[in-house]
Amino acid sequence: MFHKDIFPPQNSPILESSQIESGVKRIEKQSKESMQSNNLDRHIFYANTLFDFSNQLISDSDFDQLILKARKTGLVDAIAQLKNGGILNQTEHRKVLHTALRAKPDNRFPEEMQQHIDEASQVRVKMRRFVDELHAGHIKGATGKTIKYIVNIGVGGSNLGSRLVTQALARFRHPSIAVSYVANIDADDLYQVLQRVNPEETMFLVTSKTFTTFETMQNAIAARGWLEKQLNLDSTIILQHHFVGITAEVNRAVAFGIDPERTFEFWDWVGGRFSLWSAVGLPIAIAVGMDLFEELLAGARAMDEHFFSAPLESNIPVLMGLIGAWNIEENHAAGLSIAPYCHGLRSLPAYLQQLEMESNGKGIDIYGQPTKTRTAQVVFGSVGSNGQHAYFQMLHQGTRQIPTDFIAVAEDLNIFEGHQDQLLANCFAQSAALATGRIYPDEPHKTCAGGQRSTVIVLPQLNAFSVGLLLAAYEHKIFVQAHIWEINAFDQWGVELGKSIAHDILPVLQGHSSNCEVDNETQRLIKHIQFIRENLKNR
Ligand SMILES: O=P(O)(O)OC[C@H]1O[C@](O)(CO)[C@@H](O)[C@@H]1O
Repeated sequence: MFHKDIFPPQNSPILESSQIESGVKRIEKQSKESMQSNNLDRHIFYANTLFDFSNQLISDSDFDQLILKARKTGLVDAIAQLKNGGILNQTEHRKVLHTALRAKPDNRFPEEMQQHIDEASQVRVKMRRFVDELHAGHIKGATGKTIKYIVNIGVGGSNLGSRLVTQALARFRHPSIAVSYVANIDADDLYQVLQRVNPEETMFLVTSKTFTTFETMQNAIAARGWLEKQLNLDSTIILQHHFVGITAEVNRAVAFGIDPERTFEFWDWVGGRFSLWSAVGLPIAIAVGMDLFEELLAGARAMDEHFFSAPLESNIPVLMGLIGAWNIEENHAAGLSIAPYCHGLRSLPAYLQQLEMESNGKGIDIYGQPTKTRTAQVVFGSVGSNGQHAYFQMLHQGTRQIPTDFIAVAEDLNIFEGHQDQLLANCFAQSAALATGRIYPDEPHKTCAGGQRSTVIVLPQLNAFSVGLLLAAYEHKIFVQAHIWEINAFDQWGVELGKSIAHDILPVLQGHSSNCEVDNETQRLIKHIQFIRENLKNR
C-alpha cells in the first residue's frame, strides 16, 4: 500500500487544536500567496482563444523551475515522438496516433505515419458519402421510410466525446435528423431514447472499438430485438437496414450481421478516449454535417501544430500539464474542478473525467515501479453557473486546494438578452474570488482565504473549430503529465479487473450457476439480491 505511506491524508476529520492552528496558518499563507501573486499576468492568446493562467498564482521562479524540469525530462523529444507516431503505448505495444486522424494528408510526416493519415482520410470520404446520403433523405429503413433518427450505442470513449461535441454544436444541427446517445447498461437509458423515435425511421450506430464491450453489445442486441418486434421483421433485414458499425474490429461487426458497406473502421492505434476524431465522430457528422466535422478536426490540428512547435514556455498544453502537475505535487490539489460557463459544454466534465483519470490514474510507471509522485487527481465539475450553487462553497472556504478550469465563450449565444453577460460576469468573478479571497477580521466565518488556483479559457465562439482546439489542448495536457510522471497514458488495465469479476458474478445472478469465487462481502450482496427477489416473487 505504497500510496498510503507516501501520501498521508492532509486533513483528518477530527481536528486537534494543533491542526486548528495549522488551519489558521494555512489561511494566512494562502491569503499572503494570493496577494503576492496578484497581477501575475500569464496568458497565451492563440487562434483567437485565450488561455489565462494568471490565477494559477505561480511565481516567476516556480514557473522557471517547471520549465527547466520539463526540459530535463526530455519533454521536447517526447513531443516529437508523439508527432511522428512512436510506440508510446508500451504495455499494448501500440502506436499512439490520434493526431494522424486530423493531420492533413499533404503534411510531411514519416512514411508510416503518412499511411495512417491516408487511411483516416479514406474513411472520412466514406463518412461524407454516408452523411450526405442521409441528409438527402436517400437512406431508408426496411419498410422504405427515410431514416430520421440516429441512436449511437457506445460507452466511454465511444460515447463521451461525440455526445459532448453534438451538444456543443447543437445550434448547427441538421433540421431533419435527430441524434441521440445510449451508453448505460441500465435498460432505462435505451428505453427512454426509444420513446422518442419512430422504429421505421431509426438507425442504430453501434460504436465500439473492440465490439465486445458488454454494455454496448447488450444494448445493441436489445435495440435489434425491439426493432424486430416493432417492425415484425427478422433480424437479418433489421441489421442490414437499421444498423451501422463503427469499430476497429470490422470482422466482429460483420459477424454480428451488419452490412460491411455500413461499417466504418478505426484502428488499434487510436485509443478509445482519443477516438472522437475518427469514425467514432460519425454521429457528430450526421448531426451537423461533414463540413463542420472537418472544421472540428481543423481546430484540433491547429492545437497539434502549436503543441508540436511552440517553445515550452509559451506552449499551451505544456503549461496546462506542468501547472496541473505542480498543483498536484506541490500544492496538494485534491481535485480538479471543470466549470464550463456554457450550456453547450455541459458534458465537458464527464468527458475530461475519462480523458484524465482513465489516462493518468496510474501508480506504476513505465519501468514497472511505483510512481515517484502523486499522479492524476479527481476530475469533477458541472456547468456554470449551476456549480456555484452546489460545490463552489467548498472551493471558497473548504480545507482543500482544488483548482478549477473555467471555460467561457465570448460570443453571445443566448437568445434571451442579458444572460450571456451574467454568465461571463459570474465566471470571471469566481476565478477572481477564488484567487484573492476576502478577509473579514471580525467575522471569520465570512472569510474566504483566497489562494485557490484557476485557469480561465475563453473561446471566441462555440463553433466546431474552437471545440476541436479546446479538446486537443486537453489531450496534449494529459500527454505532458504522463511524460513527466513516466506513466503510460494510453492503457487502462485497471478497468479490466472489475469487468472480470462481473463476468464471474453474472451467471449466479442469472441463476445459471449456484456460486462463484468472490470474497465474502460480494457473496453477501449476491445473496441479498436473491433474497429480495425471492420475497418479491412470493408476494
Ligand atoms: O469502444 P469500446 O471497445 O466499446 O470501449 C469502450 C470504453 O471502454 C474502455 O475500454 C474501458 O472503460 C474505454 O477505454 C473505452 O473507451
